[in-house]
Amino acid sequence: MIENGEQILLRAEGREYFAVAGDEKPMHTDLGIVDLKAVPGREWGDTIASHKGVGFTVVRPRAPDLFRHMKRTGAPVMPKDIGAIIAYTGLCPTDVVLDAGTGSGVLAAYMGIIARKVITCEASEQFAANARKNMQKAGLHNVEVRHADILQEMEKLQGEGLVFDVITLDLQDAALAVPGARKLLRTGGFLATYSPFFEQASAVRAAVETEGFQDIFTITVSEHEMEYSKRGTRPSTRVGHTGFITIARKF
Ligand SMILES: C[S@@+](CC[C@H](N)C(=O)[O-])C[C@H]1O[C@@H](n2cnc3c(N)ncnc32)[C@H](O)[C@@H]1O
Repeated sequence: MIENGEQILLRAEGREYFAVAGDEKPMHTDLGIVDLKAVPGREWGDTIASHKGVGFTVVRPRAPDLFRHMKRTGAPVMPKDIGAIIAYTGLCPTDVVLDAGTGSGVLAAYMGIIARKVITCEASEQFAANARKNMQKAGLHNVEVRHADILQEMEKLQGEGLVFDVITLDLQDAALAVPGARKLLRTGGFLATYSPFFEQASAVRAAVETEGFQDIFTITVSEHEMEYSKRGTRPSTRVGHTGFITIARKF
C-alpha cells in the first residue's frame, strides 16, 4: 500500500512525473490535473485518473528513474560504470560510504539505495544544494550531502573517528585524495575512482600503488546498444567512451 509522503512515479501516454503521495498541491500536467491526496492507501501499480480522465499508473521510483529525473549540474557517472563500481566493491546494505565530488548526486543516489549510509562531499555550494534537493526528491534520507572540499573533509572525518567500507572519488584531482581514503577505509574496504582521462587514471594508479593498496585494477566498461532499423540490426555507432574506473582494496 502507498503511504502518505512516499515518492511516486506517475506514467501515462509515454510521459512520466515525479510526485509525493498525499501532496496538498495537485499535479498539473497537459494530460490533466491529478489529485495527489487520492494516492495514499492505493496499491503500487494502481491507476489514478486525471480530471480529463487520463489514467496515470503509479509506481515506486527506481534508480534508473532517478537517473532521468535528477536535476543535473554536470556529467554524472553513467549506469554501466555505476554497475561496475557496485559490482567490484561488493556494495551491500550494511556499508557506510564516502563519495566525492557529489555533482548532481547520481552515483551517490544509486549507492544510497543499496548502502546503509552515504556521506557525499561537493566543493560547489550551488551543486551541493542541487544534490540535496535531488536526494529529497528521491526520498533518500540516508544520503548526507556536505558542502566541503573532500581533502579538508577527510581530515575532519578522521578526527570524528569515522571509517568507511567503500570510498568513491569522481573529481579531477582524485589522486590527491587517495592518501586520505586509505586512512578512512576499513581494512578490507574498497576504493573506486572514476577518471575520464588516461592522465587522471595514471595519477590515481600511481597514488594507490604508493599508498600500498592491493588488488588494484583499472578498467573501461564498453556498452553497445543494439540499433534496430529497417536497414538492419547492429551495435550503435556512437562513440562510447566515458571513463576509467580504478578499483583498489585496503589490507
Ligand atoms: C564529474 S562531477 C561528479 C558527478 C557525480 N559523481 C555524479 O554521478 O553525479 C565532479 C564534481 O566534483 C566536484 N569537486 C571537484 N573537486 C572537489 C573537491 N576537492 N572536493 C569536493 N568536490 C569536488 C566538482 O564541483 C563537480 O561537481
